[in-house]
Parts: sequence; C-alpha cells; structure tokens
Amino acid sequence: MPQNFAYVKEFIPTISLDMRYFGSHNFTGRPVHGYEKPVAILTKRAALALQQVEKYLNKQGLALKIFDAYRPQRAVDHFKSWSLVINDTIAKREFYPQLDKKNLFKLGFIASKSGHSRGSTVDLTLIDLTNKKELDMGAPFDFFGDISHHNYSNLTTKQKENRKILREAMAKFGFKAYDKEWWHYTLKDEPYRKTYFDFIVK
Ligand SMILES: C[C@@H](N)C(=O)N[C@H](C)C(=O)O
Ligand SMILES: [Zn+2]
Repeated sequence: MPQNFAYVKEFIPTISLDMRYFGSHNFTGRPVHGYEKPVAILTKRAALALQQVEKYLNKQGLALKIFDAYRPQRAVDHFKSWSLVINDTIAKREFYPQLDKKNLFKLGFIASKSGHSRGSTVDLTLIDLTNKKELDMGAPFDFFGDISHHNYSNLTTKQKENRKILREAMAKFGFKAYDKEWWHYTLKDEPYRKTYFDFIVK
C-alpha cells in the first residue's frame, strides 16, 4: 500500500471491525471487488485522528466500529456495474426496500468518485464498550432511505442523541459528516484531495 496509508488496527489495536464489502452482508449481497482481507486501511493522518476519537469515546464507555474505510476505485466501479443489473436485487429488502437500485447514485447514497478511495473517509458507528453492542442510530449501516439522513426528524430522542454523540466526537477531531448518511465521515484536512486510489485491500 502507499507509504502514507496504514492499517487502522496499527493505530487503534482494540477497534471493532465489520468490513461489510469483504463479505456478502452488504447492499450488493456479495463480496465486492478489491477487498481481499477484512481489514480497515486509511491514510495515516485519518487513522491518527480516529485514534483520538476512539480515546475520547472510551472515556465515556463507548467505542467505534468500522464498516468501511479506504475503498479501491474498482470496488466503486463494481457498485456502478451492479446498479445497472436491474433484476439482481438479492439484498434489496434489507438495504434499499423503497428505492430503485438504479437511483442510488443520483440520490447520493453511493458515489461514482468516492471519498473512500482518497483514503480519509470512513463508515462507522458507536458501540457500548461493556457489551460491544451497536447503539441505535435509527437505521442500520447502509440503509438507503431518508431515515439515514442527518436531518431526518422522525427519530426517537435516544436515536438523535446517539447520532449526535458520534457526530460531535468525529467533528472534535476534524471529521465532517455527510448529510445523507449518518455513518459516513471524511477528514477535513485529508492529504489526498484529488487522488482516487485503486490498490487492493489485503
Ligand atoms: C455506499 C456507502 N457506504 C457510502 O460510502 N456512500 C458514499 C456516498 C460513497 O460512496 O462515498
Ligand atoms: Zn461511506
């Protein structure tokens, strides 16, 4: 991998990982091209910032769980070709029950040039440190619908509070939220603003 990238585990050995695109539990229903190991890779700058977030949350009895980090361009291209195969809807019920898969790009739920491929974007949630259970965010990771938007108002007080804890912790250490997905964050001071990498995750 390029010199300025690292495995997140090197910076945060205790972090929880559930690398969804390595396996089949994702919106395509199958492993995604470019993921050969269930590891999380980020630029060193983003990994260091995330280390600060994790330390800060641990003091409150919480921790991070990562679903996706650096994403090779070939994975993004795989998402694009998947979206064009209209009758392949094996994971629709769980991930995009009310939407037509061909619209997921134009609705902003998947990008054809993704911040993830620049190496400083991460998809993640909060877990309780005592039982490792995910906090209720009102919608699961990669649920494509309005309910995943930050400004969706029909959530319980607890769900709003949980999203706020994550958003404020990430913001404190330099990550900006994405209005359409509560789980997606990009380091503001990312080192590669225009480079989309394509090395394999392994
Ligand atoms: C697909 C989802 N996890 C995600 O990361 N979406 C944004 C828009 C992206 O593809 O960059
Ligand atoms: Zn994302």
